Amino acid sequence: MLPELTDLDHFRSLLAQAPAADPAAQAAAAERNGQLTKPPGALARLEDLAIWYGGWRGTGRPSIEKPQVIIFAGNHGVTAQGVSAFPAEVTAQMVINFEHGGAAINQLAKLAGARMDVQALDLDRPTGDFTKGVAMEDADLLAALQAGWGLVDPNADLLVVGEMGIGNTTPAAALACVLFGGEAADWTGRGTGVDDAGLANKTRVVAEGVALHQGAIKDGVDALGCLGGREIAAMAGAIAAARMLRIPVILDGFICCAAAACLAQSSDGALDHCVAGHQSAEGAHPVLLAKLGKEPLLSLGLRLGEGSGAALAIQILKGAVACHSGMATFAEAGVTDG
Ligand SMILES: Cc1cc2ncn([C@H]3O[C@H](COP(=O)(O)O)[C@@H](O)[C@H]3O)c2cc1C
Ligand SMILES: O=C(O)c1cccnc1
Repeated sequence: MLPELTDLDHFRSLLAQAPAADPAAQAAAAERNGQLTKPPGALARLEDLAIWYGGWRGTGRPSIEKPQVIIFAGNHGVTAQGVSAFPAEVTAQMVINFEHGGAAINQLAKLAGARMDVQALDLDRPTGDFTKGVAMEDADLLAALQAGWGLVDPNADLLVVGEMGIGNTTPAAALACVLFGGEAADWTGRGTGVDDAGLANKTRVVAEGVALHQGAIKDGVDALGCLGGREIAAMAGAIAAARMLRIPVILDGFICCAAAACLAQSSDGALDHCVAGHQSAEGAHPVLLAKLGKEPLLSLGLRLGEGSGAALAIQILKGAVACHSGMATFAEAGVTDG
């Protein structure tokens, strides 16, 4: 069991001591990979994925039995500035849809054999509008981090975190901008589909938020409080918890990657237990993935969020691990090695 987070510095210090993958297990997985009945390298990235996965799970012959998908929902004060093509009440309506099994993520999680949890975070209390003040005070941020931190099943062997929060591509863009620099326009995209005037307005909002807060932001945790959102912080908390538990994570789209980026700032290798599930259609997602040093597994032009692209990618990882652990070696099969 993981300890409860007592304060933000406690979270920071846990991140700084996060465990690494098991090098012996990784070496054993690499050795096994070299003996399987295929030309060397023929399964390409699937081979790398299986070796990476085995290293984190501490075994040279892993399996994926218990994937977990967690969807966090939050509302954003910044929606008052007209940054989304949809009204804020859709967040709560979609939570009910998730609970009834009617959303895209329900279908994809089920197909991947994943348990799915939905956690709505104070939907009737939107975060502060970050163009006017902080999105979350420390206590609020801590509660959101803890919500994610505490929801990861210690027995899960793979984690996908997804989000629902009308307006949340705006805080995601602001986080990326403050963490990686550049102009607001470089990071601001169309989200649910704002028109050109909407995009210009959204870019202004991101620029104002970054200008107001950047002087107060020393690290990713500060950034989450000033510019983030509850579901974004909860995703960061869950990704961090997975690291402590050596549970590999598949990252989803732009918003999920912005949450992860807040952890990446805390220490080198903080996202070594994560792979990028897909590249979304949000304009800045490829740049964000490049900043995180992650190559997406899929690129289908999705622009949904909800963990949908990552949930789909569970099946790629399952394929990698199934081949790695299920295939015969040359010796076992009596196949002549080259
Ligand atoms: C019906 C519906 C379902 C969704 N599921 C995810 N999102 C996605 O769209 C939102 C982000 O886009 P923006 O920043 O433009 O509001 C988030 O809720 C995200 O999860 C949805 C959006 C809608 C409308
Ligand atoms: O990249 C994403 O995950 C995304 C893009 C648009 C809207 N919602 C999510």
